[in-house]
Amino acid sequence: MYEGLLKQYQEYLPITEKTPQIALAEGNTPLIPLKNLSKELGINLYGKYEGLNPTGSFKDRGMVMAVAKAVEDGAKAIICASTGNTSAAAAAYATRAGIKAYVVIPDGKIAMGKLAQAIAYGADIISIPGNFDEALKAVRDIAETEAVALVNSVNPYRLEGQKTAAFEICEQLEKAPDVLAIPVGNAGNISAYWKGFKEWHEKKGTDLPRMHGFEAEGAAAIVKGEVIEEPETVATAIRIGNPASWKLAEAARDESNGYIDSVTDEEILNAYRKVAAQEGVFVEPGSAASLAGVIQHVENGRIKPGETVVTVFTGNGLKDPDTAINETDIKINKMSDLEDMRRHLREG
Ligand SMILES: Cc1ncc(COP(=O)(O)O)c(/C=C/C(=O)C(=O)O)c1O
Repeated sequence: MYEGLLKQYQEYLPITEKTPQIALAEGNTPLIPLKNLSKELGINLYGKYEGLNPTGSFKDRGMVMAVAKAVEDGAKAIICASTGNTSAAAAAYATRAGIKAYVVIPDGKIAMGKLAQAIAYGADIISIPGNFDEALKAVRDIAETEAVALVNSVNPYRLEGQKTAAFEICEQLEKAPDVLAIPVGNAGNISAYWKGFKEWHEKKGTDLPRMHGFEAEGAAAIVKGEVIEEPETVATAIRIGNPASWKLAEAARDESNGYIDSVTDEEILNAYRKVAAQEGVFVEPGSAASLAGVIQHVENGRIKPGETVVTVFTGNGLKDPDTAINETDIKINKMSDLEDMRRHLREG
């Protein structure tokens, strides 16, 4: 039976005989061939559906490693700032490990599905009037002086856990893709994937993909080369104006001859609707930034016809039901009554 990442990739992770084997069967997520979008875009496109992790986002990969190492080091509590998914994963794995989770979130800018999880898993939660970047500063200050382990992606164990997604993609494709497309918020995930692809290249001889990262236009610090003081985007997961792994992300872009570009909210919502309506895959808006970027890069030639592209869907669409209901043009009760539905069916 598949147990989880600490077991599955033990030899590639910083695991000692003292590391507790915590697990929620995280990882092992599907790589879904996107046949309709592949035809439309003229590429060989797959979606790495990280929304099927136990708490519904890729964060579980890094959190299982970071929490296990925190417990190994004697921590009785962990702390994080979050736009939502980090807090859900931190709370779940803290519970799994029998320790406390403390979470700081930006007031009013968190999708309800994520907040519901952190509450249900039993985290102690504080929301601050500022944005994610201010929340991250606050928890870093606290972790400096208090007996609590910081588990944001500045914690290297997070990137160790998250690199396993690159291993899985190479195993599933039986090669590395030409392009890996990924949303960029705090920039830990693009950095972790690149680390994973390089390790698999050294250990298994696979090629190295180009890394194509995508920020939301209203939060595009790396693209603009400056901190965005007031980041704004419908994709609240990546509403981050001062990425903690900025330099690592630029290294991933440059070493892989890739790109870090931005996508507008309109491009994000278009991709969000397309992948659900055309492929039956429901992702949260922040996750659709990667597909929005693939569409943009096919149009401007940065992705070539026929290339094999993996686009990372970092979170499940169920996390943020409000956007689905308010932003898609599929209105409920489009038909007036059951007779009307019967008529539609007859008319085909
Ligand atoms: C669905 C989803 N997609 C992409 C990202 C960006 O990843 P990074 O570039 O590694 O930050 C996030 C990040 C969320 C948080 O940072 C948090 O939860 O605090 C996310 O939840």
